[in-house]
Amino acid sequence: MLIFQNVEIRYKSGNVAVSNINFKVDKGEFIYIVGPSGAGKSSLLKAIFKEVEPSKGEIFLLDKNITRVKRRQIPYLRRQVGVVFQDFRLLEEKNVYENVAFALRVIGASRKEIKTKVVDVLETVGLSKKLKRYPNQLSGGEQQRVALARALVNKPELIVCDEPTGNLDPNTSDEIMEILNKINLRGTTVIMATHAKEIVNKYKKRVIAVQDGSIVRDDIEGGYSDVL
Ligand SMILES: Nc1ncnc2c1ncn2[C@@H]1O[C@H](COP(=O)(O)OP(=O)(O)OP(=O)(O)O)[C@@H](O)[C@H]1O
Repeated sequence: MLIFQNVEIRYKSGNVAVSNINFKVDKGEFIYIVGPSGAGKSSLLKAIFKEVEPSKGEIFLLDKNITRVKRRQIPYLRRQVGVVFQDFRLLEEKNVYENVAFALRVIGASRKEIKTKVVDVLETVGLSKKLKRYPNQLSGGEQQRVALARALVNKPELIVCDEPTGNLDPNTSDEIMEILNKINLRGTTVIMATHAKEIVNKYKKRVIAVQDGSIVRDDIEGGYSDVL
C-alpha cells in the first residue's frame, strides 16, 4: 500500500534529510520508525502526506504515484491518510465534537453523516462522555485521543503518527497504543515515528531504524536496538 523507491529529501537550505530510502508497507501492517533526533523520521512521514516533496525517487500510496500528484489533488490524498502529531494540534476554540466534526465538514459531509461518524469514532477512542469539553479542559492523553479520532473519522487506509506519545506519561502512552492496536486490528495500516524505547519493546512490531538519513535496519518484530 506504500512504497518508497530511492527517495531523497533535500530541503531548500540544501540540507539532505534522507537519501536512498527504500521500503514497502503492506496493508494492515504496524510499523515503527525509530532513530536518533535529526535522523530523518519526520521528513519521511511528511513525504507521505506531502508536506515535503522528495527531491529524488518515487513514493506510491495505494497504487498511485504521489510524487506525480498535482497540487489541487493533495486534499483528496490527505483524506486517505490520517495524521497525528506529538503536540495534538487541536482547535482550542472548538469542543471535542467540533474538533472531530470539522474534518468531515470541510469535505462537505451532511449533518446526519457527521453526527453518526463523530459519535462512532469518539466511542472508539473512549471519549463519548466528553463531547462538549474544550481542549484546555482535557488531559494530554485525552487531547491525543481527540486528535486520533479526528485522524480516523474519514476512515483512512493509513494513519501516520509522529511521536504520538512524546508528550505523555507511560500509562497514558499505553492507552494511546491500545487504541492504535485496536484500529490496526480493524485493518488500518499504522506508521509511527517514535523515540519511546519502552513502547517499541513492549508492543513488538516491524521496526525501521533510520540513522543519518539512511535506513540502517528493517526488522519484523524488532525491538529498539541499543545502538539507537
Ligand atoms: N524545514 C527544514 N529545512 C531544513 N532542514 C530541515 C528541515 N526540517 C528538517 N531538517 C533537517 O533534516 C534532518 C532530518 O530532520 P527530521 O526532522 O526529519 O528528523 P527526526 O528524525 O524526525 O528528528 P526528531 O526525532 O528530532 O524529530 C535534520 O538534519 C534536520 O535539521
